[in-house]
Amino acid sequence: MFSIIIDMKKIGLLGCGAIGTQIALAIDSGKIPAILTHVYDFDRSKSEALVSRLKKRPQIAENPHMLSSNPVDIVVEAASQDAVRNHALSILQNRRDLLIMSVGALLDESVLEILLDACREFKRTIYLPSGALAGLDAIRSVKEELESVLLVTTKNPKSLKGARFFEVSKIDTDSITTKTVLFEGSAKDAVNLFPANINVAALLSLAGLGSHNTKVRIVADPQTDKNTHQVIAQGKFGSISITVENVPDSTNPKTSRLATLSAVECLRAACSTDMRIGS
Ligand SMILES: NC(=O)C1=CN([C@@H]2O[C@H](COP(=O)(O)OP(=O)(O)OC[C@H]3O[C@@H](n4cnc5c(N)ncnc54)[C@H](OP(=O)(O)O)[C@@H]3O)[C@@H](O)[C@H]2O)C=CC1
Ligand SMILES: O=C([O-])CC(=O)C(=O)O
Repeated sequence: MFSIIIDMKKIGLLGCGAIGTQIALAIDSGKIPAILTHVYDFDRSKSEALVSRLKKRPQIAENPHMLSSNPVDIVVEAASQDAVRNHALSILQNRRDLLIMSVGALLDESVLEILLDACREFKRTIYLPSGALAGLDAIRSVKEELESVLLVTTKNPKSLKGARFFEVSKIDTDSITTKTVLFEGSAKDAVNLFPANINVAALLSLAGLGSHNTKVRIVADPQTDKNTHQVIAQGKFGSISITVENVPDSTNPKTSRLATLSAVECLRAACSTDMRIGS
């Protein structure tokens, strides 16, 4: 038993919101075989609220750098694209692995290149969970034969509220009364305009045709209570059509329950020595 605890990976958590909370609870319950040693959030009261729910209490780091300057094995980012831009490199330089949820930040080619170079130099791994999407394994497998990839995302306007898109377009989410196509374009532009809503487009781009050739349509539907993502891909291999109808997280409607469950499963696998399923 003692040696199992010694061997367990130590986790630092950046972001104590919807996803961070569920990851912390999954570690605390033993579902993820790891030890949560440090947490950090902009808002200390969110860190405190999370820590108070845990049986095994981690330390609240004074600043984000303290997460990776402590001897953790994996830092879990469940915060924002800015958090990735500002902290990912130093986490890797401190020789910690990194699980990233705010994948949209990686569509900036210079950010991606620097982080991949750091992975090679410091022999570290960046984990990108499948998030709110299904089928990334298949897209990765057929990458060389892909000819087109389209992501159609449909959410209730409430789940899109606050996106940069609404500052640019002047459309008000409250005025959307019928199903409306808000955006059609590249994954690159989608991630810029909807940074907290469409990280899945970044995942799909990185797995397949890249952010300029992956097409995205974002639909606001006031009648839906789901976050629906449909992937339609074609190529020499045949075609793929996958739809996930996600229940939104109870604390953050922008985020799907599947995104949280996928983060938990990805971290569980990273902390385990067992069978790996899927390509
Ligand atoms: N890959 C995928 O498929 C998915 C990715 N996501 C992304 O995952 C991330 C987490 O999602 P979720 O948990 O739902 O978000 P929440 O908003 O519920 O929680 C994020 C928390 O992190 C805090 N935070 C933001 N930036 C920083 C920072 N630089 N340093 C410290 N704390 C910070 C936020 O504070 P404050 O509220 O003050 O900003 C908030 O408390 C988001 O970027 C989201 O867009 C979400 C769903 C799917
Ligand atoms: O959770 C979702 O449905 C998708 C999401 O927010 C994202 O990709 O950023």
